[in-house]
Formats: sequence, C-alpha cells, structure tokens
Amino acid sequence: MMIEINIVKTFKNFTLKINETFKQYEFYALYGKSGSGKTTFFRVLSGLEKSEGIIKVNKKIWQDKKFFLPPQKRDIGYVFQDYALFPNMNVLENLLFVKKDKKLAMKLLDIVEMTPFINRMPNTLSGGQKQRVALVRALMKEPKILLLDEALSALDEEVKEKIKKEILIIHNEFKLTTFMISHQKEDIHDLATKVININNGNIVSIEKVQKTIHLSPTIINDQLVFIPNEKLSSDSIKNSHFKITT
Ligand SMILES: Nc1ncnc2c1ncn2[C@@H]1O[C@H](COP(=O)(O)OP(=O)(O)OP(=O)(O)O)[C@@H](O)[C@H]1O
Repeated sequence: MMIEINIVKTFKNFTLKINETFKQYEFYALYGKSGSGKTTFFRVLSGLEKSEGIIKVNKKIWQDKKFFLPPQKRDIGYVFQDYALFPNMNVLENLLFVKKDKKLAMKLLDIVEMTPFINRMPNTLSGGQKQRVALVRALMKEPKILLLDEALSALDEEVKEKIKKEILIIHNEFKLTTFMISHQKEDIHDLATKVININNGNIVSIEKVQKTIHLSPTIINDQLVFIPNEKLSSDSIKNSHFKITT
C-alpha cells in the first residue's frame, strides 16, 4: 500500500503543502515546532479538514478535484490528544459503538490489559487507562492507517514504556502504517522507523531512524549468538538473533 498525498491547505496565515508518497508498514513520527502543521496534516489525511489536491491510498482515490471520501469511510484510526472517549458509555460500549464486534473488542482490550475495566466509565479511569481505551477504540474500524496525536505526552515514564510496547505490538500485528505526532526524541527513537521533519507547513526532510542496538552475547545450542537487550523497541528485532559469522 502506498499513501500518495499532494495537497495544499490554506488558513488565513498558514499554508500546509505536502507532496509525498508514504510507504506501507512504516512507523512515521511527525516532528516539528508548535504551529508547523502536524495536526493539520492529520486532519487533512483523515478528511476532517477539506483541502485542495489529491490523496490516493493504495491506488484508491480518497480525494481529488471532483471527489471527497468522508472521514468515516477512510481506512483510518485516529487517536486524539484528549482521548475523546464517549463519557456516557463504559469502556466496552465505547469500543462497540464503533463496530459491534465483541470478539475483536475483547481481543484488543486484552492486548492493552484493560479486560478488568470493561464496565468502567471513562471518568473513573486514569490517564494511561483512558489512553489505552482510545488507542484500541481507534482500532475497532480495523484501519490500515493509525494516527497518534501526542498519544504519550500525558503519561508518566512507567505507563509510557508499557503503552509504547503495546503500540508496537499493535502496529506489527495489525500491519499498520502509523503516523505519530511527538515532541519526544526518545519516544520517536523507540517507536518510529522514519521521522518526518515538518516546518512552517512544509516537509523539510524524511529521515530513517537509526536504532542503537545493544547486543548481549549468549550461548544457544553451542553457538555464540548476540541477542538484543531489553531496550530494543522493534519486536521483529527483539525476536531475532544475530549470529556472528567468522
Ligand atoms: N481552523 C483553523 N483556522 C485558522 N488557522 C488554523 C486553523 N487550524 C489550524 N490553524 C493554524 O495552522 C497552523 C498549524 O496548526 P497545527 O495545529 O497543524 O500545528 P501543530 O504543528 O499541530 O502544532 P502543535 O504542536 O502546537 O499542536 C497554526 O498556525 C494554526 O494557528
């Protein structure tokens, strides 16, 4: 799948101009100053904001001069910065409101360890718990693209590390293309494969994230292998062994 975006969005004093193709399965971090256009990019991609130009996802036109696919028909899960949970529905109802698929809801709640909280109302949950519910609710549509708007900013370190692992599991298991707005270099390093640097409404560069891999020498079946340590973020790397060749 390819996400082809060639759009212009103009507000009174601001113009967002994107002409870029994004690749399937990547984990993109959007990095840039306040007001540089990160949230506007999300709103345009998800169809919450109308823009001029073309968006094509996997050759399917989402918008062009004559056509505009409404937000609910776009294959996107959007996790908002303020969670936006429905306050009058419990955790399970929040998920089932998006899609009446209890099996999927229970599977997702299990991944984020929220099964014990299914009957709780949002105002009785902690910030981290609300964040998890918002994350899995966005996945009830079984989207191909996940948008995370500063999903980690309000969390303490311990909860954040846990949710980061869960986000990676979800990104891999559901084969998502993920875009995450973040101001935290460490979170970007741990999660993203590419960083989109955005400044004043323009993408100035897209850089590959260099992963620092700490390997621990271990003997397995009489062979010396190097296993990445805990700090590693990518599950695919975590599960692989690095053999030395002589
Ligand atoms: N509805 C609107 N009407 C007018 N201007 C807007 C509107 N929405 C956003 N803007 C302007 O567009 C610019 C980009 O805003 P945007 O929210 O995309 O920035 P951001 O990079 O997400 O910032 P932050 O990191 O602070 O959330 C800002 O100058 C903002 O004032």
